Amino acid sequence: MRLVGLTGGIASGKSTVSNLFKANDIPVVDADLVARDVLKKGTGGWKKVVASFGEEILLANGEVDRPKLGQIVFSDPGKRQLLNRILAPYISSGIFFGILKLWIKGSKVIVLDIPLLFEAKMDKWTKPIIVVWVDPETQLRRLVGRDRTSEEDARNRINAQMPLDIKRSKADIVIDNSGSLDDLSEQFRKVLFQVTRPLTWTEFWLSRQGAFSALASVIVGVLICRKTFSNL
Ligand SMILES: CC(C)(COP(=O)(O)OP(=O)(O)OC[C@H]1O[C@@H](n2cnc3c(N)ncnc32)[C@H](O)[C@@H]1O)[C@@H](O)C(=O)NCCC(=O)NCCS
Ligand SMILES: Nc1ncnc2c1ncn2[C@@H]1O[C@H](COP(=O)(O)OP(=O)(O)OP(=O)(O)O)[C@@H](O)[C@H]1O
Repeated sequence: MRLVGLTGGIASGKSTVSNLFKANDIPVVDADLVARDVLKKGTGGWKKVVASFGEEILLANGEVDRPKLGQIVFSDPGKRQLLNRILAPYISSGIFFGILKLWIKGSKVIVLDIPLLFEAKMDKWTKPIIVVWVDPETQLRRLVGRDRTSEEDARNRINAQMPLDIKRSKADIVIDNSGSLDDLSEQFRKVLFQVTRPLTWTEFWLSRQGAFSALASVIVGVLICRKTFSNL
């Protein structure tokens, strides 16, 4: 099994690239979706977050008011660290179960779309690591355009993450998404080719097919030994 890391900065285009992978039948585990699930009303994550941040972060229906919590944590590094500390174990387990489900289905290549891949030190589990890079002006413009937020709020969100240039220096593959969607598709074709190359032996043994082959070999080996020794 090959676990491909997909990361980048906020609004650099990770979801856009994720969608291209899905359109090419490569499954994606989306950490932002996992993070949403673990903050749903009544879950363990929700209870801990409400206990730490107070009921004023809730909507009338009891769900977390995400824009409000976002404003609090993206303008206060201490509160952001607190939220990260509370949710990190739930998010990691959610990602793990996402991978497990796909492993059981027999997926050989799985993309992990994790915005905080480096910050959360999950990069050691993924190879290759793709960083979707974008120039700072385009990133700010796209973030403000997509989230209809103020420039100040957008800058706070950008500054809450490891600088994109540092992420780029840690990448195995860089996608420069500063251009058009056509430019992105063109780069993506080459990335898809790299990512879907035949599995290495280690990746094969980690896949469901590899694990079953190993198990079958052990069973056959044991049967042969038993037969050989019973004939002595
Ligand atoms: C603060 C929350 C409620 C704001 O929700 P909102 O719907 O406005 O944003 P959304 O979840 O769609 O995130 C948008 C982007 O913000 C960035 N981001 C999210 N959380 C963080 C964080 N803790 N630190 C830095 N950047 C973050 C990511 O690039 C993400 O793609 C939410 O982002 C959250 O629960 N964050 C903590 C969980 C987390 O770490 N998520 C990232 C998954 S690795
Ligand atoms: N090459 C492009 N040209 C024009 N717009 C783009 C391009 N790539 C992405 N966008 C737009 O930029 C915005 C941000 O892209 P996207 O949502 O994919 O980023 P993201 O990295 O997943 O963000 P987040 O970190 O918030 O999850 C979206 O509105 C998207 O449609």
